[in-house]
Amino acid sequence: MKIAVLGAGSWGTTLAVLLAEKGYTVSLWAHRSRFARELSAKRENSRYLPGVRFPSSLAVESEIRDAVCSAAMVVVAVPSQAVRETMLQLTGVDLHGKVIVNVAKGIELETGKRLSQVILEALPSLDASQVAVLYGPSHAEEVSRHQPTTVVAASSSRATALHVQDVFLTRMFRVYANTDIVGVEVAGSVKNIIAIAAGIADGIGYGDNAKAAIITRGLAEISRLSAAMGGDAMTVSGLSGIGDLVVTCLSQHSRNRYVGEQIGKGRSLEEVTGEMSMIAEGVLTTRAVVRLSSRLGVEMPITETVHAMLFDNKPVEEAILDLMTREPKEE
Ligand SMILES: NC(=O)C1=CN([C@@H]2O[C@H](COP(=O)(O)OP(=O)(O)OC[C@H]3O[C@@H](n4cnc5c(N)ncnc54)[C@H](OP(=O)(O)O)[C@@H]3O)[C@@H](O)[C@H]2O)C=CC1
Ligand SMILES: O=C(CO)COP(=O)(O)O
Repeated sequence: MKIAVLGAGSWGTTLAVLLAEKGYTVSLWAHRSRFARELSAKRENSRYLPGVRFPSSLAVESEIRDAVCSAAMVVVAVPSQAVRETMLQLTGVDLHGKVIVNVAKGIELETGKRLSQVILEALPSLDASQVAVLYGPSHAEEVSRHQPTTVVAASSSRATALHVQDVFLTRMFRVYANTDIVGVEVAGSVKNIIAIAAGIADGIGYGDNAKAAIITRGLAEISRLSAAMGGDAMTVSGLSGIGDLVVTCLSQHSRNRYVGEQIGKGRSLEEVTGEMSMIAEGVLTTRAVVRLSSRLGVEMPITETVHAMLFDNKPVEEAILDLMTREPKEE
């Protein structure tokens, strides 16, 4: 079976290598042809995943349609705000029988939509049963070094979720299946906002109590939004919920936590993101989710506080004091 992986950043490259090592024929598409040539020549992605060699069954493509045409599965690993434009490049390609697996985590800024909705909208010939996501606590730096990792394959079709589980499963990459694609996508996207909050607490120098509070009350926000969008209440206690929330709030690898940490140290968002080569999805997802939650009438105080610090230049200590001194609540 041939699999196309769209997006040659750290996660796309990691999954392409994992699938190639498992014996599939893999086409890894990089959107810049010069970079594609560099990857092909070096047989390594020294910019995004240094030290990981490409197996011989992995080929690098600069033409997206060549990568996808004979593939039975298409893994979408571009930044979330680029998912629609990437899918539109496949207009006219015969997608019959192909399964699309999105691994990008985010909410589309312009529409407030989940990425599986964006994919189905951009490619109307697809049926929902052809679309899945693969989410969960999985930093590329660890997966690519064969460290134990657990993730969840979710699709509204149980057969598709099980198929994706089977394709990705390895001895060190354990994949669970789930049919609640809504809950999985909401949790896996919003956790990046909460990780920015956790990073801010690190940057200021707050301790473990603050971190536990952010994770726990962050999970409450994720649960409320997920319920309002039709997600199953159980999903937040799974890998895409508490699992990914914990890893992203605690990990030294997390780009979202890092952005927060720098903001907590008093740097500006522009300065921090301007010097990063990798994507921190939580920044634009904060904007998208503040709009979405206000439209749906869902209370998300941590998310709103992150938004005020990132985009309204609200001083960090003042924002946290306002968050802590809100009206007392029942748990
Ligand atoms: N890294 C990880 O551990 C994990 C990441 N994810 C998710 O996977 C997604 C991708 O992240 P990741 O690989 O880490 O990101 P990186 O920042 O490592 O790389 C992003 C990649 O996307 C490419 N890119 C940027 N814009 C476009 C575009 N318009 N069309 C096509 N490609 C584009 C970049 O190419 P260039 O720089 O040449 O422009 C680069 O290759 C994100 O949503 C992330 O949240 C999920 C789980 C784990
Ligand atoms: O989603 C991730 C781990 O599961 C990656 O998180 P960061 O983008 O914050 O590094």
